[in-house]
Amino acid sequence: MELQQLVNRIAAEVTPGGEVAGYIPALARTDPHAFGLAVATLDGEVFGAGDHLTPFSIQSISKVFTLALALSRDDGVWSRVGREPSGSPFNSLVQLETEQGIPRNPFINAGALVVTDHLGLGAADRLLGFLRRESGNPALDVDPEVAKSELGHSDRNRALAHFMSSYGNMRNDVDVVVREYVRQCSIAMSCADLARATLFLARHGVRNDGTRLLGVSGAKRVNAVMLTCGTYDAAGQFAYRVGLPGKSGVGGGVIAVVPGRCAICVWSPGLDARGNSVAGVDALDRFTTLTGWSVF
Ligand SMILES: NC(=O)CC[C@H](N)C(=O)O
Repeated sequence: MELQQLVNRIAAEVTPGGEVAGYIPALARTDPHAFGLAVATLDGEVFGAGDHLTPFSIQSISKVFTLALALSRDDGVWSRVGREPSGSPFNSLVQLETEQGIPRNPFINAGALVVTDHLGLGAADRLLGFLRRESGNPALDVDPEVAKSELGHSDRNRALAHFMSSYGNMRNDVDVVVREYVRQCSIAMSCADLARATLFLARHGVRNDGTRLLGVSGAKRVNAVMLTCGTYDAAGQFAYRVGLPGKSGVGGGVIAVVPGRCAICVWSPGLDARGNSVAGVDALDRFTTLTGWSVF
């Protein structure tokens, strides 16, 4: 089946469901019935269906790109954050106390705050520059309404950052790190933008302009951590159903990587209890079942 027919079929078959994230007020106003799907192939061609050109809040999908940017400089971040699944909610504090302020992995909030701190001042601008180049969309930006709303409801993230600071695992001022982190999460992108921006992970580290962001091992590692930790305490279920490295965000987006073939982004704002898009995971399950494209 042609990819265009395939994405059309999946978009026609899935039913958006679940609850829109309510803890960030600006996100709570998103249409729960929206659905978009885009597949970008290695040559940069994009096959899209539904609301694949509608920008949405990337939220925790940003964590993949900040990790890749940190690893493109050096491996030092791994002394400050682990790479084991947490089995806990994405914003949980509990493991930090028994694990000396070292978060389990870079894709839960605590871990992503450490990665942002590691990137240092200007982390969000660096991320924006990278995403504009890779997506080919120079107009990409932070959604100021989401950023303001999220910053006004960031007690939990501040608590995580202060707690890690008490263990010596924050270099910059906590308020500055939380502000940078919130800006990263508040970037608005469409499925088409995100699928193109994720292609470097399908191309074993090579950016859309042919230069390398990561070595082959670096790209393998980011993909591996996505598979084991990208959907928080549902990572096992996601691997079981989809069989691909994937990363979700509470804006309802999910990206997935088929190494050597394509990058996929699906968006539907209705979430399950673990904060993953219900129709998004369903669409990816159908995609790998219909194509047979998985890492297994
Ligand atoms: N899972 C997510 O997408 C969470 C990101 C959100 N910005 C938060 O910090 O809570």
